[in-house]
Amino acid sequence: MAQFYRPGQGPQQRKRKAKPKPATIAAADVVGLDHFGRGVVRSAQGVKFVAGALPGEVIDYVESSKYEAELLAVQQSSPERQQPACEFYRQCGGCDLQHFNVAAQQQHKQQVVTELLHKFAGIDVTAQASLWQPTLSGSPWNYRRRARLAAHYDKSKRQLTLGFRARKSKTIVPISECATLALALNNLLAPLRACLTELKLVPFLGHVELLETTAEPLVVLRLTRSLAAADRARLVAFSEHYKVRIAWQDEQQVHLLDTGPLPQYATWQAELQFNPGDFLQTHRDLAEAMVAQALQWLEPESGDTILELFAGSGHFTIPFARSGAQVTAIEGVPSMVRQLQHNAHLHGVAVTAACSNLAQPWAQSAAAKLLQGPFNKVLLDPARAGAAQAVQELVRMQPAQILYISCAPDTLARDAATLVQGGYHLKQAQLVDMFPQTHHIEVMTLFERE
Ligand SMILES: C[S@@+](CC[C@H](N)C(=O)[O-])C[C@H]1O[C@@H](n2cnc3c(N)ncnc32)[C@H](O)[C@@H]1O
Repeated sequence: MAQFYRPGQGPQQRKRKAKPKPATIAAADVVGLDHFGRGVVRSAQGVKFVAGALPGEVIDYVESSKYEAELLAVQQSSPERQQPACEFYRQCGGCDLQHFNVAAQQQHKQQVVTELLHKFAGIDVTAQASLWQPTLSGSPWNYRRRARLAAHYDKSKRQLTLGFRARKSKTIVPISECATLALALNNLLAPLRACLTELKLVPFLGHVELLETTAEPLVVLRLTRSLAAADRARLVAFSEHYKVRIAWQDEQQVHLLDTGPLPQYATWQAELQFNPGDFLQTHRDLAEAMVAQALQWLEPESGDTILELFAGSGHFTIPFARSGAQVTAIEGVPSMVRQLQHNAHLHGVAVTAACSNLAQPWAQSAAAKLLQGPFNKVLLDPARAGAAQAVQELVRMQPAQILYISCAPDTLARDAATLVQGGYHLKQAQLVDMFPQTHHIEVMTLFERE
């Protein structure tokens, strides 16, 4: 008789072991906060990181992986705990520290940088009382001047979901209000979703970017098809009614629907043009304040030769060049280098700008000659990956001062170790509260040659 295979019935098939139930732990002490803003618990099973828990609290949790656990209940809460302001906070992956008051968030972030600099670079920040400057802070709410919303269209329900990704998931949490988004952008969320739902091209909408500029807000739609006439008319009517500008972006480029000039952002005592898609500092109050602080620390003047690395479209470059210093700016994205040069032209300042991948050895770079200097001051503002190669090159070059602006304290600490070994010491540090309500950290550090 013919035999048919049925899974699990073969003679050699081993019986699957039942998965052990995740352990639930009651009344555990939270002993710290890690640099992702998760509470740290030590138990017989080892260290566990628990999102939502705060130091000093007593909690119940259930293990979710080898190192992580889910918070079940707070039995004894921290005096620093506060009610999250946003109704989407529990699901949305945008913020992760709304339950911690802002002063405590800042204190924690400064502590994280202090510990990492000590552990990886041997810098004892606490030994010099005046080293930390008071935190540069702005509004803790409605501060974000850019946001990327994920979009998904359900054809059967004819429903557009517009929102942020959930924590550790691709699921989109529909958002009708965001407590950290600039008000002008927040007010657009509901009407924009209604307008986009009506578009013929809505199934081809990838994501939506909202940007606050010095004039009207800008909405950028990522589309996988070209914009049709009927949709264009709908969007034009929306832009006129809500006083916003609209652009759409395909694989190649961004197309503004109107024929006006490029949008602008504010830097210190200047407004600069940018292409939608270019990097913009997140906090609407702090972008300019950070440039003012950099000017105060490096005191650029005529006679200075300044090297700026990771320069973007000129946020620091133009104010520095306006001081009379000779500035050489390097950036890795060609369109941003062109925009920086154009911004320098619009402001009547001479800047030498070049495109180069700063992660490569500089001798191999197309900008090798420019990078030879000499430079007496350096400002660098890398992405989260840090600037391992660049700091090695700087140590060889020995400029008198290096201002390193970082959005990732772990790579800053790694690079600070190279600077210390290369004969530099940390002169000043300042936390910039660029991302309130989240664990993300921005910090300015000034190094000087011994
Ligand atoms: C944190 S942003 C700072 C931009 C600018 N300083 C500002 O304030 O607007 C980092 C910049 O580094 C550039 N970048 C990232 N990796 C790079 C690399 N390997 N080489 C050169 N530039 C890079 C990015 O394109 C981005 O413009």
